[in-house]
Amino acid sequence: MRLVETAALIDGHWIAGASTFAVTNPADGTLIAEVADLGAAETDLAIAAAHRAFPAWAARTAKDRGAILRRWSDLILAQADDLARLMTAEQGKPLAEARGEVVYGASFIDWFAEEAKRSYGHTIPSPMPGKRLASIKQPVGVCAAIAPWNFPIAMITRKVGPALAAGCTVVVKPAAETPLSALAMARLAEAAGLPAGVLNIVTGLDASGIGKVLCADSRVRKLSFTGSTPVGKTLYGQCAGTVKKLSLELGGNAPFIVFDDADLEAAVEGAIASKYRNTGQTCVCANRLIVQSGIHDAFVARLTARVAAMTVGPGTGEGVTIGPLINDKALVKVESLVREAVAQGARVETGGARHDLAGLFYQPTVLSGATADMRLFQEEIFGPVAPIVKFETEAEAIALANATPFGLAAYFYSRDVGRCWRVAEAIEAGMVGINEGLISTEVAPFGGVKESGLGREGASEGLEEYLETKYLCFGGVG
Ligand SMILES: NC(=O)C1=CN([C@@H]2O[C@H](COP(=O)(O)OP(=O)(O)OC[C@H]3O[C@@H](n4cnc5c(N)ncnc54)[C@H](OP(=O)(O)O)[C@@H]3O)[C@@H](O)[C@H]2O)C=CC1
Ligand SMILES: O=C(O)CCCC(=O)O
Repeated sequence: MRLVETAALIDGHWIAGASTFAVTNPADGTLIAEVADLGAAETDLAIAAAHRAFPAWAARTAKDRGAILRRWSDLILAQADDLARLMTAEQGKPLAEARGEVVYGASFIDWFAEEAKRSYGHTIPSPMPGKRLASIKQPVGVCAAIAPWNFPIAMITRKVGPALAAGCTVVVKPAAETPLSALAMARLAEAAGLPAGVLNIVTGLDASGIGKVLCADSRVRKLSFTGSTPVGKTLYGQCAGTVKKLSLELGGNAPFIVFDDADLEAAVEGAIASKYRNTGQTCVCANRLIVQSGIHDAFVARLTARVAAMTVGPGTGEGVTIGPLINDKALVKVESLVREAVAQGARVETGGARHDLAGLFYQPTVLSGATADMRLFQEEIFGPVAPIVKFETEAEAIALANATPFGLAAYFYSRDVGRCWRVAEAIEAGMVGINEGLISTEVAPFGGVKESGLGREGASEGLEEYLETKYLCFGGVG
């Protein structure tokens, strides 16, 4: 099946558009494809299509919708190698990680196809004679999904899987850097038998214009966004006019605490997994390594040795674990954060500069002697850089961890069970990895507190986001 699709999908029609934009390979800057550059007018058409398709899709049984979704998931898995190659070409991540994401992405479709069958309401004992009370669950309606480039498949299926399973129809706006994975997924959805208009993909460079239409249109009843905190705040404001339901999965600033009583090898392993996955470009990446003084030097030495041995290169390269950053802006940001930190006294243990390879490659880096006033301690780095700060007491570690407006993921390593409970409860984050650096799975609720966002994705909570609860009061029952 042809997977490289460059037209957008609206109401079952593939729309080439009057103009196109270039999608390039971040590993070498080469042109991969020219993709349809659509805008506000086509977004309006996509909303209209989703609105027309909604009643019939919502009326189907969850089992029926689930059967189509499972066919979609099967097709994705059958094409996993080709999808992974396409993803690596446009996003840059190592091929093994891209393949892992395809499987992870499919898992949301599969899981919600099952879970929607359990959209239970309640019967409620009535406090008044003659009445019977109940609640039922119904799909919220047309949903909009705005997705980022760092997980070009999974961040779409984590929204579209539960939405479609619940009976909603969707308009997706993928990131401009990675539309090809989204369009390939739409091809497979079509092949799985998803009716026209149920899933629409609007590609385009005018993110702000497309976003404004999605937010202002009262037919769109929910918006789900994953991306930067400033854009999330803008969308939050723009949705006020139509009082939409909102899911916002925004930036993080994850602390990764290593206590003296941690298993050193496990902590280093967890830090590598959490920090350097996707070349440090995930919102749940460890952003600040906070290490107790007794284990500090051994941890720094062990982590540095492991990071210095990482292989940097194009994601298709043999043994590559660190690919390019997504674009020049990202590279410049990482460079300036490290430069500033070093000027303020941080020590480069390994890396600390662009890689010799031409293009968007940054050396995997470990910095010791970081302090809480450094910018890279306060902002999401989104690159392969691990700043380490030393601490003395548990209270100090918790205070450092919570000294941020963000609260997405947090991690800590300790073998004291009492401390594990205390710290897990005290940390202000939506997700906590305890002696574990990889926490994401379709069966668990993913999301943040504070300025990291609203709502949860994955798990039964993730389905609930696409359902309304309707209360039914039966009078005159006798
Ligand atoms: N939480 C997370 O997982 C992510 C966090 N980030 C953080 O954000 C930083 C910047 O990344 P960036 O790619 O610029 O993130 P953005 O928030 O700009 O992009 C995410 C998505 O939002 C779209 N978008 C951008 N502006 C608007 C708007 N005004 N209205 C509607 N949609 C909009 C983008 O479209 P388009 O691509 O066309 O601009 C893309 O689809 C990263 O360095 C990282 O710190 C980034 C990505 C994911
Ligand atoms: O960066 C993100 O937005 C999501 C991280 C991917 C995951 O772990 O699910």
